[in-house]
Formats: sequence, C-alpha cells, structure tokens
Amino acid sequence: MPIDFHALAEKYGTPLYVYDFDQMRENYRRLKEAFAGSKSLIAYAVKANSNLSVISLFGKLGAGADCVSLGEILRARTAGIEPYRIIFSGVGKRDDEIEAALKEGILMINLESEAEMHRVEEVAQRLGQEARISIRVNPNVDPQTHPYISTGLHENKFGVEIDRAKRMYIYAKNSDWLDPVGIHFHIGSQLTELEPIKEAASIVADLVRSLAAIGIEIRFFDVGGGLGVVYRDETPIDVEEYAKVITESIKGLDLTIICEPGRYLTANAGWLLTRVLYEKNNGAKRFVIVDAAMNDLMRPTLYQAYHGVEYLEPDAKERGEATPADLVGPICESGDWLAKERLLPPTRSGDLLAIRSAGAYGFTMASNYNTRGRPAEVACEQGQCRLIRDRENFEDQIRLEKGHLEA
Ligand SMILES: Cc1ncc(COP(=O)(O)O)c(C=O)c1O
Ligand SMILES: N[C@@H](CCCC[NH3+])C(=O)O
Repeated sequence: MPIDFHALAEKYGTPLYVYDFDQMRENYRRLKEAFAGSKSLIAYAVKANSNLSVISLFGKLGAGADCVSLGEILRARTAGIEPYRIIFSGVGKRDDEIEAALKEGILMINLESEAEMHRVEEVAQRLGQEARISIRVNPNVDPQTHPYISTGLHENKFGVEIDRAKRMYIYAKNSDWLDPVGIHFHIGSQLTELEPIKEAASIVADLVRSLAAIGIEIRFFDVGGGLGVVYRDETPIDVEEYAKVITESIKGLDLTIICEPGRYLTANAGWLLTRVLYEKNNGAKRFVIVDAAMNDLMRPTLYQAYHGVEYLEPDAKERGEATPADLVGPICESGDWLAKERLLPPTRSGDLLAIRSAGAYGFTMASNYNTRGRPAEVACEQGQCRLIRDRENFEDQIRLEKGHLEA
C-alpha cells in the first residue's frame, strides 16, 4: 500500500522523516538470501539509521549490529540485539568504551591500529577477561567512490597494512588476553563497482590462508558494508554477484561471513517530507525555500550528494511550466541547500515535497544548528504508520545547559 505522505505531514508536521519498514525488511531478506549457501551474519551498520525501532526491526529478522561507539552498542542492546551479534568498529575507542564492550560480552572488537590492540589488551587484563578481536585490514584498493567515503586506501585513516596485520595477529595469538577470531575490511561506502570488493576480498582471504598456515585460525570474515544504492542513475551492485564474489574468495576456508550494510538496508526506504515556505527569484536564480535544511539532511552540502525530489501536489502540472530552481533551507549558510537546478513547478506556500533516499545518513547526521529541533520520525509497516521519534522541541534542546542566569 503506498504511503500517504499528505496525511503524515498533516498529522505530524514537517520536516518529517518517513520510513518504509516493509522495504527495509525486503532489503534485508534479499541480502541474507544471497548468502544462503554460507554461514553468514548481517550486522546492520547502526550509524546509517540509529532509531531503536529500525535496529529492532533488523534484530527481529536475525541481524546483528556493527557499532562504532558505546552509544551505538547501547542502542543495539536496547533494541534487543544479543551481545554475541554485536561488533565494535571505529578508529578511536576510549578505554571506558572498550571496557563496557568487554563487559557486555560482544562478538568482537575490531582493531584499527597496533596502539589500539595494546589498549584493548590492557583493559582485558585489568578486567581479567579475554577480548575477542578482529583486525581491520586496509588492502589499499581504490573503491571508486566519493573521496570522503573511501576508506580502503593507504591515504585513508582506517585499518592497518597487511604486513602489520600479520604481526598483530601473531602478537594477539601469543597474548593471554587477546583472542583473534576475526578479520575485517571495509573499503568505502556507496560502492557501485564489484571489482574493488573482489580484489580486497581476495587479498584479505590470502592473509587468512597465510595465518592458517602458522596456526592462527580465523573464524569470522567481515567484509564490511558499502553496498551502493540508486540516488540518481547509478547501477547498484547485484547482491547475488556480491555474495558470490565473497564466497568464492574464501573457497576452502571454514569461515562465517559477516557483512555490515547500512545504506543498502535503509537509504531507499526513507523520505524527508518538507513544505514550501516561499520562493524567490533574484533575476539570476530561482530559489524555493522549504522548511527542511542542511541540519536535517546534511548529505547534499557535505558530499554534493544528489537526492531525488518528488513534488507531491497533484495540481502542480496545471500551474504552468516547471523551471529550474534550487531547493534551499532557512539556515544562514550558503551551503544550506538540498537540491540544485531541479525542474520545479510554480510553487505555493505549504506545498509538500518528498526528498528521496533519505533513510540512511539522514536523521543520524542531523544537528540542532540554528537551534532547530530535529525532525520527528515515522515508520510505516503493512499499511499502518506510527511515530517512532517525537519532534525535538526547544526544551529538549536546552535541557543540558545550565548556569546562564547565574552571576
Ligand atoms: C566499518 C564500517 N562498516 C560498515 C559501514 C556501513 O557502510 P554502508 O552504509 O556504506 O553500508 C561503514 C560506513 O561506511 C563502516 O565504516
Ligand atoms: N555518511 C556518509 C557515509 C559514510 C559512511 C560511514 N562510514 C553518507 O552519507 O553517505
């Protein structure tokens, strides 16, 4: 059943994030089925969309969680994900986060440097509890994606080189406090080419083989996330081919494949609804000013990302010719734009628009800039829609501030 955006905007106001849970579920199933012939765990990358209801939706389907902070681990736990399905990644983990992760008993901590390995070892020793770890290998493969979201090259801050990883595995194997159970790579996000993944998987699988030859048996082959989606006219990677490339790279090895998709599961199952405030034309350019802004959806200004825009007024075509306009928000920054040079009809104040592909890295990257409350979030499932996060109000925003009326 199509989602009634007008009814939702009326009921909950705008800007409003709307998610199609049926679509998210379908995305999960398709990926899980692609790995049907292998042992696999889909660990949802919580950073893409951290709403507890979203995490819980995937958790109920059997997903684990890929987390990059204690906050995300606690979100995953709160949403009902069992510890043994949680992975803790990220280049900089604090001691208190490592300690909490160990106490939770998560599946493994992903190490991104030698310094971090020693830190985890120290914390594990202090707690008297062995730490299951994996090492994020940087295979130095160009993922052919936006430079801000490329992670698998030596110029990026992520992971460690193959030789160093091998030395770290030997160290970990000999440590009383580290149990090297996994290996990890993640070369970038919004990947649309299979070849770099194939190359990275084969480099990392070779490392697994060479570790096995010296008695270090890895059990989890974590291929990261990164599956791209269609924002405009991209050709996304076929998930069956993706799964095939990965399973072939580890042929002969007894490994559980872990995959950490974020965007693939949620991006195209989300919209940001916004209403037109006014429009203006300075002679050189036409601007349509809406009530959503860069603080609500940061991707356009941060990555020059393209998001499709649906004009939802049925009479729009009868109003006259559509002409190019920039869709901008009310924030005092020239970078506050959501779409550029789009053909839009003559607008009226209150017209409703849906910004597409906003289910991933939309709400999670939103801020309170200009003291704007973050949008409410709504989930639709089998014809029913429900609020899964209230709109932030002024009191929510100032709750932690103090001392302003003193002295
Ligand atoms: C380690 C790791 N895993 C998973 C993801 C999820 O990426 P994506 O949303 O592109 O699937 C990311 C983000 O790029 C990441 O850094
Ligand atoms: N936040 C980014 C992707 C970064 C992925 C996180 N490792 C985006 O909106 O596309």
